[in-house]
Amino acid sequence: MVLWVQPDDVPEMGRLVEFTNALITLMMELPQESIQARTQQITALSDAQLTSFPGSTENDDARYIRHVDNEDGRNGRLITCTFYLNEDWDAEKDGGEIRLFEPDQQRIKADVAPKMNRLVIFFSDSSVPHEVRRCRRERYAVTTWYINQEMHLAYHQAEEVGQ
Ligand SMILES: O=C(O)CCC(=O)C(=O)O
Ligand SMILES: [Fe+2]
Repeated sequence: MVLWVQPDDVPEMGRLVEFTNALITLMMELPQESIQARTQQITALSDAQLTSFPGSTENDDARYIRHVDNEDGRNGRLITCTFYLNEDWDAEKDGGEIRLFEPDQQRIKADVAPKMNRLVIFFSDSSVPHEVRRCRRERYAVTTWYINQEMHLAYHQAEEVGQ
């Protein structure tokens, strides 16, 4: 289940947005070109996406297959921030890790359990394919994207006229 909210409508989200903004500001000061190339394009923060996955051993809704958030580089998403809300998550028992792949889409870079208060930040482009492994317990997350607003709007307008 996915629910979009404007951070301003949910007062509790203010802290999270402040915190992620502070981290992104720090990232902007890092010397790595790969980071600067993305952060320099940021002009806005997206609405927040609240996502829940059901816990199930067979239902396909209980996982999210490997994908890239900004597959062809056109939708304006630059950096993905996912914050987890699952108390006492035990990945061995509950599954549900976010699995980050190398750009080759095959080699595994990291598996991260969706534990309460954990924030995972990664590039939205094809350098970070990822998936959500099967959840055996209901799993909640809040995801926001730092975006280039112009690209984001142009993309959605093009989508509306069927391009
Ligand atoms: O919930 C997660 O760990 C990641 C979700 C995700 O990949 C997405 O919404 O694009
Ligand atoms: Fe994703």
